[in-house]
Amino acid sequence: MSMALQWVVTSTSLEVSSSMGFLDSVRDMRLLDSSKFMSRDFGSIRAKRDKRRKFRYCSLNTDMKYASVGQSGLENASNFPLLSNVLANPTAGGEVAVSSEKKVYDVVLKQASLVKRKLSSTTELEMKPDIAMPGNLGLLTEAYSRCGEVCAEYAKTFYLGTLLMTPERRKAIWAIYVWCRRTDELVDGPNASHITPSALDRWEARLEELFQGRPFDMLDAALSDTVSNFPVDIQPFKDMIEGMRMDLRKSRYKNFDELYLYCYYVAGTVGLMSVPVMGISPDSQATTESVYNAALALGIANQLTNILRDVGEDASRGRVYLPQDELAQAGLSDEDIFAGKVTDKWRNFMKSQIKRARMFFDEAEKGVTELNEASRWPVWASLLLYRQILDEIEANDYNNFTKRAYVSKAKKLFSLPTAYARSMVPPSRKLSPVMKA
Ligand SMILES: CC(C)=CCC/C(C)=C/CC/C(C)=C/CC/C(C)=C/[C@@H]1[C@@H](COP(=O)(O)OP(=O)(O)O)[C@]1(C)CC/C=C(\C)CC/C=C(\C)CCC=C(C)C
Repeated sequence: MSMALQWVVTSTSLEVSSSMGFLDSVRDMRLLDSSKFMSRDFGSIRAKRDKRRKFRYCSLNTDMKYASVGQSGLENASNFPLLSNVLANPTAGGEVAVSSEKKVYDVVLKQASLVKRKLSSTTELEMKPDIAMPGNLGLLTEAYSRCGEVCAEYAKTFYLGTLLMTPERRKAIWAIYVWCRRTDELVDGPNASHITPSALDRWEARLEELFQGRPFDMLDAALSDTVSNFPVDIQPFKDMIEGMRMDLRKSRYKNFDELYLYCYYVAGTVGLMSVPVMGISPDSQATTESVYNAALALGIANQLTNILRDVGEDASRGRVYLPQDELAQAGLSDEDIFAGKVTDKWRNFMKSQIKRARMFFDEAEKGVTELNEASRWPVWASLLLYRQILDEIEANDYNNFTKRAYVSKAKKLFSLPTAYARSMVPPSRKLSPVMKA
């Protein structure tokens, strides 16, 4: 059983004697031997925090009538454009249901105000964590290089892109990647059937420990160091675990609002974790909110694409990650999905789902240019590659039941220079409605 899994399934304390790697599926287990890096190897970390995050809200409904893409509602919280969700989700008692987008937006606002408070506090001691003390440096270097190896193993193109980043940023992104991969592996990996909600609670407790400077193993130690060096907040990490809990208890999504929340939890969070490390260009005139909004949108776009690509595969596990109300409106039901027949009704339904995913990609594209120059290429590359999966679903005549849409090696290769060319475009100095002086 994998290290992370064994820990969350059986552990009641941090004392685990195992020296196994964390992912069974990784070919070279030595790569993931975390035993040398148990928490006892480190003193506590006094994390320095210098958060400056603000977010901008954007709503993307398939019903374009209510779409508010490109609005900058976050500058004024009272302008929050809830109309579509109020219409979509009136509660039985006539009260207004709080939409998922509003919930996500609230997380974002809370973080933004936290950042502001931190920035205005000049008395805070900025201590380098003990984890980076001379005795630990070798282990830390090894921890990061293992994270890099895992990343190279699982996400080659992305890994190559990170090589363009500064060494500090690159290592930090690797550490975040590995934590996300391990978290996902808990519910999606070969041992997923052993995972219970309380196992996820233990994984979350372990997350809290590492944010306090008490990493459990060497891979956690890399992330522990990262969060002490970059203004990365714990909330998106906790929210990703929440997404995994949701996956355990839920296999249907009533409407897009529910699906949006799921997508935020499992993928939008990745955008929020990554931007503080990737950095915003010093030349950018965009609001921090708008950049975070784009990052959120990229995560959602990726997850929606992933869902549309994997309809057949998910159905074979009894899962339908599609809004039930929209299926019904299209004259479809779960039975049609399990039957796996491509009909005109299905094609039309898929067209609207693909359109929505593309809107999220469009929203994301607005923000990539605002990132630090060295971070743009990997983001463009991953965006272009993932976006093309939607084209492939179309090319398969919407048969995502028995055909897996994939981007050919040739197309992937062709996208890389395109991504590079786009990453050379500097942030616009001209003010647009989504930017402020
Ligand atoms: C440059 C870049 C892509 C950075 C992100 C690095 C990072 C920390 C990635 C973690 C990915 C991960 C392991 C997430 C766990 C949950 C999960 C599996 C989500 C799905 C990803 C695809 O997974 P998978 O490898 O299983 O896919 P395949 O089946 O092999 O196709 C998701 C669909 C979503 C992942 C979400 C992102 C990559 C969001 C990226 C957003 C940013 C980096 C923000 C960019 C900033 C702006 C301003 C646009």
